[in-house]
Amino acid sequence: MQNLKKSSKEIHNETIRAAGKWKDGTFQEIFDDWKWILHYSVRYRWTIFFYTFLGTVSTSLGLLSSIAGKYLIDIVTGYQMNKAGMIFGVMAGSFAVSLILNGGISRIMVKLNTNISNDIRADLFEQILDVSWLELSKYQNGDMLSRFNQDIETVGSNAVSWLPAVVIAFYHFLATFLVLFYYDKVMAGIALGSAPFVVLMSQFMMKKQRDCQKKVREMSSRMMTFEAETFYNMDMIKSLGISLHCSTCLKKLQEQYRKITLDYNLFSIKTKAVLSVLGMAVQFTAFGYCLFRLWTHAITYGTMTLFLQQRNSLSGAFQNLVSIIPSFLNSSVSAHRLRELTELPKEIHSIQNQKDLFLTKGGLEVRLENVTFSYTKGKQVFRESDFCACPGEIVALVGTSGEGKTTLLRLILGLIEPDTGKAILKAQDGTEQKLNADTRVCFSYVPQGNTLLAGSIAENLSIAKEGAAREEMKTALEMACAWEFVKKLPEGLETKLGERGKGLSEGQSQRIAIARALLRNAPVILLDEATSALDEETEKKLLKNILEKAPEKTCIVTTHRPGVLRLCRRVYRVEDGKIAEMSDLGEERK
Ligand SMILES: Nc1ncnc2c1ncn2[C@@H]1O[C@H](COP(=O)(O)OP(=O)(O)OP(=O)(O)O)[C@@H](O)[C@H]1O
Repeated sequence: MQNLKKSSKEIHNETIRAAGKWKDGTFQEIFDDWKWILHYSVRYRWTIFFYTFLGTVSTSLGLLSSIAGKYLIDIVTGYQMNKAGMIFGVMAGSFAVSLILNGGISRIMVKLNTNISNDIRADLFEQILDVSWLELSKYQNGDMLSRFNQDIETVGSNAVSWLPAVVIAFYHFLATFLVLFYYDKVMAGIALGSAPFVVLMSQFMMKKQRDCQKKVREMSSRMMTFEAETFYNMDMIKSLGISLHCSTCLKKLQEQYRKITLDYNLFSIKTKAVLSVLGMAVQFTAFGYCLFRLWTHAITYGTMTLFLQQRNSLSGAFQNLVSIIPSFLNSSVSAHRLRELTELPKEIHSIQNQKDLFLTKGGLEVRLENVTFSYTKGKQVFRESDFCACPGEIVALVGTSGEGKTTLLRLILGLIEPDTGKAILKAQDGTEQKLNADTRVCFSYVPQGNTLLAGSIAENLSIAKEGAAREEMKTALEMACAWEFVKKLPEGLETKLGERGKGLSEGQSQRIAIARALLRNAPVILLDEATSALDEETEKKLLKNILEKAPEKTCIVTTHRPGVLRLCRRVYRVEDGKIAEMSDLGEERK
């Protein structure tokens, strides 16, 4: 009675523990992750089905070959001599067919892997481009790259292989078991001996493995972020003489990565050792049983060979089934990291066709009314502020560093949304449109920093206008005061640039970037410190060009240069959370 009570209590505790696993969300997470993976696999269901079919045929041929082997041994040891030719034919035939099948299986696998990885990559790329700017800015580039490469590869390969692997391993397991069962039921029972232990072990391994794999992935992201940042900032690293410090940092990260990987490896070794001991025990029992049956003349040498071979095969099939679990969990961890990106909030789009706004005659007015904005709760960058820039005007934004000039441009571009207030584009016919992702077609924006890409000057320009004629490029370069130096380059527009305009000076790169924006020919131009590396004369000439050659454009510039302010119709100072129009510009324009 006492025992009975104890065991029912144990059962109760077990149930609570199992429920806890569901409650802590691990299984639900794995389920959702795999649901996401499978919606990609489903696209190739017929190919996967065919692949699985070929796999089962190949497994059957292996079995057939083993059975033929039994008969061959029986023939050699003096039994059934009359079947020698047929048995040899079966063995040679199954070998040849297996060879061809395995080639086909490998080819289908590579095609499926590549297709699914490409599908995921393309989908994710498109979705990321539409994610809200603020949400995306929370992720490091290295982390993104790690997810985009390693995680997609992991998911891509397992999305195809997992289901066929389970079906083939299960089929292999069942077919082998049935062959053994046909010849000797006791032998089949012995061969299956280790199964319950293996199932128990795999349950225990599941959570631990998932946790380990999560840590490995996070660490890999951190390393990639560090490496990407180092390569990106090579000039700064060299000039500060901190190469040694960077190498030490990398070694520290590598050490952490090594520790996590080795911990996981130790755990795997321990679990594998337990499984091997179990396998060995079953192996010896099966061997003893076979010898006993042979000694009592209950079986032939051929049947004994078949038994031992099939026992190995059965345990192999079972191990295969169990070893699918780590890759299954690994994919779920990767899928989870990718799903996180797909679930990020998207940009806001408006239903109206923004192209109409782009084409309206007479230019566009940018207007912010009573706008309040904060990146983080309780830290307002702007409160109840107004701003206006009209066609034909150059409007300047001034203010000390960190007050919010770039943030104002982000609001105008619809990259971020005001918490309260109104941010609109207004056409000359009075049409108003709330600023959002779609109104961005109306802007030519030149951000801070070097934004040129690797490729020729012409390629850089044509990003803004596909198929732009050489003459259009020349006009844009002239307006940006860049044609003078571009025409002197030996290869002119075809001059190849490195990443971030490597090969040009900072000021030259800025002018190419401005020409690119002008080529887009949008109604509103936004220049964020885009002329900071130019001398004052060139800067003024450039702005005058815009005023003269594009009189309907609205131009908003952030600058610290008093000289430029003389060309501006209006100047706004961003200070203490307010955007205030300056009435007395005497001081600023000095
Ligand atoms: N992505 C962001 N998340 C949170 N806070 C931000 C973010 N970007 C900027 N900020 C904060 O918003 C404030 C305004 O930054 P902003 O870049 O607009 O200043 P700025 O006037 O353009 O400065 P600078 O003249 O140096 O370019 C700063 O206090 C900054 O720390």
